Amino acid sequence: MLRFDEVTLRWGDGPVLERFDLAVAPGEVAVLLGPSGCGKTSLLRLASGLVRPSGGRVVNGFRRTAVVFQEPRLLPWWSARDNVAFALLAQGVSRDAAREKAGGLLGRFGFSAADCAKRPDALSGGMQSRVAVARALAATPDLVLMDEPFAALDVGLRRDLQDLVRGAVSDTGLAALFVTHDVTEAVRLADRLLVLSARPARIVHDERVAPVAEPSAIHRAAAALLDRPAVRAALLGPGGVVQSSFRR
Ligand SMILES: Nc1ncnc2c1ncn2[C@@H]1O[C@H](COP(=O)(O)OP(=O)(O)OP(=O)(O)O)[C@@H](O)[C@H]1O
Repeated sequence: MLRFDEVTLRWGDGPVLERFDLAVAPGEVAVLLGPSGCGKTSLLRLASGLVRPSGGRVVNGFRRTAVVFQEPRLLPWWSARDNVAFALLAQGVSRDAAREKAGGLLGRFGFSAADCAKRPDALSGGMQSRVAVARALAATPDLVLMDEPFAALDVGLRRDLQDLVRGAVSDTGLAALFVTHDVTEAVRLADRLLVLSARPARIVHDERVAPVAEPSAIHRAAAALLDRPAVRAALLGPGGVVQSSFRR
């Protein structure tokens, strides 16, 4: 369980969070939507321990937490395989075993042996994002924190990567806290949809849902979410940004 108990976070210019409560259970994919600047990234940074709260407490009871950022952040002088193997070496896995497991994981993500040997600058943006997700999953986390990891990708690639994440969740029972601006991405991935208000962030909508895969159902679920007055006000109010990657 990941818990925020009455968490307050202040920067120099005032509170981002004020007595904020949230719990994410094992196996749950909680997707955070909210207007730009409301504190979504700050929540992930608190969850990962990169930032300490000004008040209250963050309790992360998961065994192992991995983070995927918007930019893949790969080591440029290492191959795709070695970037993924790095996560395993850090756990004490031997070099040969780490490289073998990394190659197997990348293979499941559609990489050929030749692709595995390429350095990041020889990979497309979508392939780099796959490596970043594979690196996070290689460490066999039970919680993954994802900060708009697919925002820079086109619709088709984004959909492939969303499928990879959903597949990993059903294969491993992984929990995720996933930040996105894209309502269709949210309904495609979420077991639980959380919508935040503008800063200081409050939860204005918290709904358990079944992830939706079929395109017209995604469209309907996204429209139904945006039809709720509290969600509309939060996401379409001043400063709110809503994207939709839905295409038939
Ligand atoms: N290190 C920092 N120092 C000072 N202020 C910060 C810092 N990090 C974030 N902030 C401020 O905290 C607020 C929340 O930022 P955060 O990045 O968490 O928002 P967000 O919801 O992720 O935004 P976006 O959707 O645009 O990525 C913003 O007003 C931002 O300027």
